[in-house]
Amino acid sequence: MRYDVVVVGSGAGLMVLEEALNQGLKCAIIEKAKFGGTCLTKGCIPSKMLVYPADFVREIERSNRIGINTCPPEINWNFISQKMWEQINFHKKIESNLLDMPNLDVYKGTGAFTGTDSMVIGYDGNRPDDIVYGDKFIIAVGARSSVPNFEGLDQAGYITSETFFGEKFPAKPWKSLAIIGGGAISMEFAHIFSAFGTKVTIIVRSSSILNKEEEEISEFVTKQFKGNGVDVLTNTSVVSVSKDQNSKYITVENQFTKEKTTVACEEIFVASGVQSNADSLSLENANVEVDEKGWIRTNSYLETSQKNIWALGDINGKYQFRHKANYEALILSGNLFGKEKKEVSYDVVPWTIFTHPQVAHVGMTEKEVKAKGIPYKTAKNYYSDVVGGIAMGYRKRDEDNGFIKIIVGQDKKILGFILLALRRLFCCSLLCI
Ligand SMILES: Cc1cc2nc3c(=O)[nH]c(=O)nc-3n(C[C@H](O)[C@H](O)[C@H](O)COP(=O)(O)OP(=O)(O)OC[C@H]3O[C@@H](n4cnc5c(N)ncnc54)[C@H](O)[C@@H]3O)c2cc1C
Ligand SMILES: NC(=O)c1ccc[n+]([C@@H]2O[C@H](COP(=O)([O-])OP(=O)(O)OC[C@H]3O[C@@H](n4cnc5c(N)ncnc54)[C@H](O)[C@@H]3O)[C@@H](O)[C@H]2O)c1
Repeated sequence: MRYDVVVVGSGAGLMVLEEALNQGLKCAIIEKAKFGGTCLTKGCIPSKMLVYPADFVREIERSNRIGINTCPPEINWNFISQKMWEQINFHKKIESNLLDMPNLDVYKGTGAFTGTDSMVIGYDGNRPDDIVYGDKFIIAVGARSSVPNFEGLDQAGYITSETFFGEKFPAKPWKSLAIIGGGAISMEFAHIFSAFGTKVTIIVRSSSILNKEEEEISEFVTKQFKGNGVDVLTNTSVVSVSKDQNSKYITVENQFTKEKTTVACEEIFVASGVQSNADSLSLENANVEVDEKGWIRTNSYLETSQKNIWALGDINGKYQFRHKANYEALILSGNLFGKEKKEVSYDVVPWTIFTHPQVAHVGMTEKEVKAKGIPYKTAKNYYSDVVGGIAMGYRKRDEDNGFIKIIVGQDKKILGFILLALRRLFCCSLLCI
């Protein structure tokens, strides 16, 4: 079958598909897993269904500061997880809607190029392969967890975000959890499970957690974690992993002292970064270039090295957030089906890490501004300086007195903006700076 447009991957790729269908074009969508992609089925959305109750636990715990005495909250894990699965199950509705669309063929298998305009779709041997031909291919196949090859890890067993939102979803919060990695996933799951009563240990190779943020942000979040009983082991490498009938054990080594210790836990969560899904695509058959890490090279028009193939979202390795993927999908839809061609710009990609407290960021950090030799000034306002914060019981001396920080250049241009706040304070901080 020949199509005008073939979209591979049903996350942000669906946005380009929708626009192609609006143009009356004959389209195909190829998806090997649940429709809706990572964000809906094993990423942003289900994790936030757990983050919100965790935030609530932390807010309840500090309610005495505003004159409300409460009992320790009780977690109804079945209720919380049921609500989460309801959201994940929205993928079924997406799939059935796609199946009903005129001008669209839906392929539930893994796509791999056989030429610059052809793709084979494999179904894991469950049925014969299909071949599709396309004038335009849109690649939006995303990324998956990258699991380091630690001695004994496979035998001991572990979870990743994919298996957590899948076959290894726990029947109740674990008693103890070791998380390997100190990035976004680690921070969010450490917050979720520590709030739900799990003893959490974070193991990270680098000198700090959240190492893409300002040092003071990492220090602040580390202090909050420690205050909530989370162990944060920085500069720490995993040596080996083992298991007996009671526990899993991670032997770790401090990179400076070379001291080895063992972390015992009920479960291990590997959150040490992601790798490209491009390896499933046989890109060599389509002359599509990847970089040294396997991400598809795209230019500012999201064009690949092959003129009829475009790529967007996590697969191009740039700012791996859903809103960035959506932004690229909008630009690409305009370029392919609209009147004028636009370039993408990554100058001001914002992000938020939904840990406790939440960390929001746009632009450069102070360290980056300094390194570039740009003259700048900073301005900072604490929760305890704004009425919203005072109403929430923050005082100057409080360890969790978060802040908003702006880095401004000589021409009064904002170079960087960082917000460290409870959800509720995001808006009032913005109003009061
Ligand atoms: C736990 C977690 C929490 C997150 N939270 C946030 C958040 O709060 N905010 C945020 O902005 N981002 C968040 N992200 C990141 C966000 O999920 C991704 O940036 C986003 O989903 C990328 O979208 P995409 O369309 O590029 O890829 P995806 O959504 O990953 O879609 C790619 C699709 O392609 C399919 N596929 C892969 N290979 C093939 C093939 N060969 N053939 C057919 N189909 C294929 C996959 O099955 C997948 O469905 C989170 C990620 C995780 C893991
Ligand atoms: N709120 C959000 O926007 C959000 C939330 C979750 C995930 N995400 C996205 O999901 C993707 C994956 O998140 P992630 O947290 O896995 O990746 P990440 O790249 O953010 O963090 C990886 C962490 O693992 C550490 N690490 C790497 N190898 C290690 C090792 N061998 N031992 C110990 N530590 C090691 C790194 O130092 C880093 O701290 C990211 O691209 C992120 O943008 C976004």
